[in-house]
Amino acid sequence: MQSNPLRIGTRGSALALAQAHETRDRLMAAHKLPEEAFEVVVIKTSGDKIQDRPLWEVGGKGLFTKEIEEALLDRRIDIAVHSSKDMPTVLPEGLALTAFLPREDVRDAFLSPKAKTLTDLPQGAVVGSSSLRRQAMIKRLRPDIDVVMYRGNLQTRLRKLAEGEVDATLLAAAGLRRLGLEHEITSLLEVGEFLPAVGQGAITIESRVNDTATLEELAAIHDRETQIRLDAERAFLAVLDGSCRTPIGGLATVSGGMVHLSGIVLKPDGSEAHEAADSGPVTQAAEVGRSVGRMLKDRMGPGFLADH
Ligand SMILES: NCc1[nH]cc(CCC(=O)O)c1CC(=O)O
Repeated sequence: MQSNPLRIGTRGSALALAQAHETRDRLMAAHKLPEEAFEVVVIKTSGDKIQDRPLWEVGGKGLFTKEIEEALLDRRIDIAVHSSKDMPTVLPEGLALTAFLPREDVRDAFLSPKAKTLTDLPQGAVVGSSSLRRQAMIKRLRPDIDVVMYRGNLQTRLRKLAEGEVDATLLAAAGLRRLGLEHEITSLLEVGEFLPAVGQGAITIESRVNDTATLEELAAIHDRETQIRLDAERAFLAVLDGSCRTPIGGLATVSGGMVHLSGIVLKPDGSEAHEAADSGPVTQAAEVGRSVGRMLKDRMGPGFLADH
């Protein structure tokens, strides 16, 4: 059997811990194991030390995974729990995303004490967000809005909003739900006009590809439909991924044995956007993703990514 206890690696943020605990609870239920069969190991990552600059400026997604992946490869932990959204498209040799939990709400949430929706915000309102995608999508819908840098943990962001430092902010509905902060949501942005980030709302588990005992244990909590959607979305992202400085949105859905993917790339100021979509059988999910990625690459033309 498995190394006992099963060591679950996670970052120390409130959201990361909630996700690690959800994973542990699902494993406990699926295998009828007591809490003592698991150990949650908190790992500090380079990304956790950076509070004042947007992620894309300091080196992107890998910053939150490097130390955790080292712990996996050194066998100090057996599995790592992550937000799929934060995972780079290329993982270290020997590691893979070996399970996905059933996906939560994929939508972005609008939070504001001043307006019910993005559209209702007054002319020239200030919205806090450090996500390039959200910034570009907001500017596309509302060029008059001033989007300002906004990092820090969730509690800090909610406090800044309450204190009036910004008029509104956007956060993933899934993260707020997992933290029991759903009541903070003013309204939800529908995916038709505001495509989420690739992987948004999906918890994934990374582990060693040759650790069969762990893979067997994970199979009991794995959600196949989420995997198909993420296969399509991540293959799409991999085609476009040249830089984490490009605002990209993408969402796959599954129905009747088919996977459908919609994708968008935007200029950071929202002045230009290209959209594409494709479908195919669920067995071809990654190919559907690549197809949409290639379509967008063609539509963007060579200058699109280079001139900002
Ligand atoms: N980049 C931070 C991050 N990574 C995952 C989530 C939310 C949870 C999820 O999307 O699964 C968040 C916060 C946010 O975007 O509001």
